[in-house]
Amino acid sequence: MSQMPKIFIDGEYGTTGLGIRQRLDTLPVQVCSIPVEQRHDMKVRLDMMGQVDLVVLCLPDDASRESVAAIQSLSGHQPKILDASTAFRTNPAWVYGFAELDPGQAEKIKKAPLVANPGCYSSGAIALLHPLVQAGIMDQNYPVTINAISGYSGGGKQMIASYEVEKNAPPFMLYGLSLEHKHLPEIVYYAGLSREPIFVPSVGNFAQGMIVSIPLHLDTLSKQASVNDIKQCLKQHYANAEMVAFVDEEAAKLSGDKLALTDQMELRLHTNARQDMVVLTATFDNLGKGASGAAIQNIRLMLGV
Ligand SMILES: NC(=O)C1=CN([C@@H]2O[C@H](COP(=O)(O)OP(=O)(O)OC[C@H]3O[C@@H](n4cnc5c(N)ncnc54)[C@H](OP(=O)(O)O)[C@@H]3O)[C@@H](O)[C@H]2O)C=CC1
Ligand SMILES: CC(=O)N[C@@H](CCC(=O)OP(=O)(O)O)C(=O)O
Repeated sequence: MSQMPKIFIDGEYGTTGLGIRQRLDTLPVQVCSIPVEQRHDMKVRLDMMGQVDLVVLCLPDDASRESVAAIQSLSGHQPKILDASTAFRTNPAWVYGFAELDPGQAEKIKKAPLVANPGCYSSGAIALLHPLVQAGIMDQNYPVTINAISGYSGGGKQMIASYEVEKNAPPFMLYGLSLEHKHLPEIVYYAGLSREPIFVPSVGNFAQGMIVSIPLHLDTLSKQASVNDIKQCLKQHYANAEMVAFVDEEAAKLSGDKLALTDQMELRLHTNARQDMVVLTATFDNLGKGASGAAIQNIRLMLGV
């Protein structure tokens, strides 16, 4: 009989679920599946959830909450849960699944029964902001602005269909213009900010990839930090990270799909000749380090594989 840990992906047939399913092929785990036509049947799903070591939820927020409540009502064995939705990311009972946040974060993920996988934009924003706030280079109440572009797979099956099947989506679109995007609470919380950033996401006519960028005037930062101080801070924070790297070369151009189909995230600093302003960028795949790639990193930690 197999001793491999068992996983069930609730939402296996969606965009994030499929990405996780494909990546699991290379890991020593047993994936337990249900037929696609039963994907909405809670009785069938719950029966499977009671038999596995880890349930990965790749569902809309409300469906995730429903699955978590159902799992927690199981009287016997309780599987660990990794949730890909926004539902639990700032809930104190859940550990935030961004292993590079701090030196102890991976260990917390290893031990946690409940882990929330970060949002795609949030991963890039937190990767850039958290080390600067922690080092005191950026005040907690700094008026941060975040601009970002995502490939259309970030909008799941529905948005993919509007670009690839219906072909009625715009080539480029700003959205979230009510300035209340669902990722803001986790960005504020895990970046360590006390003031909500202005966040303007956008989507373009390419399937996968993402750039999150943050402009800063250096004379508005605390401690009169220099370009080199910011570089050193980010370089040191990610010196031993497996999936996040500070790349110490300035790029005059950066393509949205640069790291598509990878699970890596690259952080860069771009400055002018006077070195009095910078734009920080995080480049990655919204479905890689922004979703399924990060989920695999968390699954490996949670199951010790
Ligand atoms: N796409 C991305 O880049 C990222 C997505 N996420 C998050 O991951 C989660 C999944 O997103 P994504 O994969 O993009 O979405 P998709 O729409 O591509 O897939 C969602 C899947 O969940 C199923 N589903 C929906 N409602 C229920 C329900 N009530 N019960 C059971 N199954 C249900 C859908 O079934 P059906 O086929 O019937 O619609 C579909 O298979 C979301 O919370 C999303 O915000 C996180 C990071 C990045
Ligand atoms: C292009 C696009 O629509 N992107 C999605 C974010 C995808 C994502 O990260 O969703 P989670 O918060 O569930 O992780 C959006 O802005 O709502």
